[in-house]
Amino acid sequence: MTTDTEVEHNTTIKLKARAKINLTLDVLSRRENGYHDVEMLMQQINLYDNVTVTKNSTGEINLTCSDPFLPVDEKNIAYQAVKIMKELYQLEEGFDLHIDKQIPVAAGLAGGSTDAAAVIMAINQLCKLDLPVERLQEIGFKLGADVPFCFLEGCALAKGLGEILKPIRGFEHAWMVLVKPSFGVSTKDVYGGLDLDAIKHRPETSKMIKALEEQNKHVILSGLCNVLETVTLNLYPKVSEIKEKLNSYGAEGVLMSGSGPSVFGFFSSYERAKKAHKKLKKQYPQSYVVSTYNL
Ligand SMILES: C[C@](O)(CO)[C@H](O)COP(=O)(O)OP(=O)(O)OC[C@H]1O[C@@H](n2ccc(N)nc2=O)[C@H](O)[C@@H]1O
Ligand SMILES: Nc1ncnc2c1ncn2[C@@H]1O[C@H](COP(=O)(O)OP(=O)(O)OP(=O)(O)O)[C@@H](O)[C@H]1O
Repeated sequence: MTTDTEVEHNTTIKLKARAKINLTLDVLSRRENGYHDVEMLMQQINLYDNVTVTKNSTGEINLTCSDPFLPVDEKNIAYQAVKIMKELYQLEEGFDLHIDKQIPVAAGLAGGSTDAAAVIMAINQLCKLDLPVERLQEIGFKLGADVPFCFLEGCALAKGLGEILKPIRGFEHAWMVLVKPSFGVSTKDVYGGLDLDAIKHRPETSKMIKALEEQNKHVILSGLCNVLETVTLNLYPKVSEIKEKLNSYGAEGVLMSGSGPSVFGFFSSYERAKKAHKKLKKQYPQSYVVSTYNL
């Protein structure tokens, strides 16, 4: 995210808060508190919210958002990010935030998480706190499991609850059509609906990391795997329908992202993705042609 920072008069910072997809997602065990140990490959994509953070002297937190359906109070994770920074570092200044929302909501794309990471990063810079990225990730983790990844750029292996991160080589210059159906899903319900003993097909994470290292497209595309798919596909048959459509329009690898319901399909070229997008967009207005993002 750092390379996209735009600073104005030391009081305003504009950031591109990128979405992610999961190239693999494995769930290893359930903890007593209901959370799950995961092993997943997370990949940033060129779909982002524009987040603007301006320091004010009133001490207040003011949030505006282009999406009228999103809360602009404490229910918004970006608002929570400011609050936590103010409390932790006894900040007297306030912050005006604006989120130009481009990432679909409740989509499995870490839309809220990436906004929160952007805000924490902006405050670190505006208030000259000089905190290392590891500390920012630790703070972000208090807000959600996907937040620590959002401070990175590109691709990473995520373990633990998603907070133990190792940057790896990503899937480079890959074009996809990303489709978000009209409904959203609850991440909690999807994890809650997973029967760990019934998982039949798991990702081969090490094999995938090697394939990414070598940019072996064939192995990458055939290695896409998300164990949460079974739960979401069962709850929402529409997601399977989208997967089938993407396949029939020529996608070379299709997978649901995170807990869903967004689905992405990789295409061999921008032109081919565009062609499939033209057809899909008629039925699913929240469809996008995007590429993977790597440094
Ligand atoms: C599905 C993924 O998006 C994959 O990247 C993440 O694992 C979820 O990340 P997230 O939405 O940031 O998750 P949080 O906001 O921390 O948690 C939402 C809910 O997901 C479940 N959850 C989340 C992360 C995790 N490792 N195990 C879980 O069981 C919990 O029930 C929790 O109540
Ligand atoms: N800044 C925000 N952007 C999007 N959603 C937000 C935001 N703040 C709060 N929310 C709420 O959080 C819920 C989850 O939205 P979000 O878009 O973050 O889900 P997601 O993409 O599935 O996230 P993840 O992939 O991390 O599970 C929504 O119901 C929404 O109302």
